[in-house]
Amino acid sequence: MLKIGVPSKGRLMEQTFEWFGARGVTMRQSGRDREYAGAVDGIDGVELVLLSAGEIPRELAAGRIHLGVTGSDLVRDKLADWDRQVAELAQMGFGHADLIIAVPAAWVDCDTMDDLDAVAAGFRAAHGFRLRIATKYHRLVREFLTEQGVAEYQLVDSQGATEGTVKNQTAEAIADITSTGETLRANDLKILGDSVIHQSQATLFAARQAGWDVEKRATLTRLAGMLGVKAGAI
Ligand SMILES: Nc1ncnc2c1ncn2[C@@H]1O[C@H](COP(=O)(O)OP(=O)(O)OP(=O)(O)O)[C@@H](O)[C@H]1O
Ligand SMILES: O=P(O)(O)OC[C@H]1O[C@H](OP(=O)(O)OP(=O)(O)O)[C@H](O)[C@@H]1O
Repeated sequence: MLKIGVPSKGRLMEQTFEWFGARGVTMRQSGRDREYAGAVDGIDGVELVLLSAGEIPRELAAGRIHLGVTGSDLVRDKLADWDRQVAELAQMGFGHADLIIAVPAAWVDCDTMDDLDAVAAGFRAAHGFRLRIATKYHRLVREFLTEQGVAEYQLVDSQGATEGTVKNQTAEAIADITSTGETLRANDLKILGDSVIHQSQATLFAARQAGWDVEKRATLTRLAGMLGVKAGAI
């Protein structure tokens, strides 16, 4: 069976089901609402695996699923050299969110990455520790700050409610995803103008090292035909 991993809850799951359904591939939870087993109708040889969106990159890299739907941000952050491990088959047009850096709105002279660099450079001398940036996107944020030449900072791990860390005084700045901007505004934070690290959306990925035997390749070709995507990269 060709295994496809999709998010197990929320809007990402619903919109994924809709996207496949519109292309003749019907996905559904096979048991009760809370049961993480699924079924696929409309094509033979495909098995649905419902997983946490955050775990799908690792399952793809390990070859335990052949295809997977998750945010492009999560694949880039969780996998080193992500494009050697997975191939992007389709950008699905939902789940849009930008990974950005935000600082307190009260920092009136800090609006750009250069400004942040200047604040960070003086911060340690004034406070005795490096400026703290809270995030769960460690790889992407580190890479971006290195590219931008910002060195005087430390990352603080935050796996949720990241915007609250500034008010709670566990960080001075945050790097997180935003879509409407409401959470940032509610927490008196502003986006640095040139700090868009990644523009994410839900994406269909294929695992490069997942035991693609003749049978699974044939299933992939049929599925790709229904979905209107190119699977030649696999
Ligand atoms: N407010 C949002 N608007 C649009 N997309 C979002 C939003 N929040 C998160 N996403 C996207 O949804 C995906 C899943 O995010 P996240 O890992 O936070 O989900 P979750 O539901 O907490 O999943 P998990 O089961 O792993 O806890 C990410 O790719 C992210 O970019
Ligand atoms: O710009 P907005 O529309 O306000 O959306 C942004 C929020 O959505 C995400 O949180 P999520 O609800 O996934 O919870 P989390 O705190 O667990 O990440 C993200 O981490 C932001 O907090």
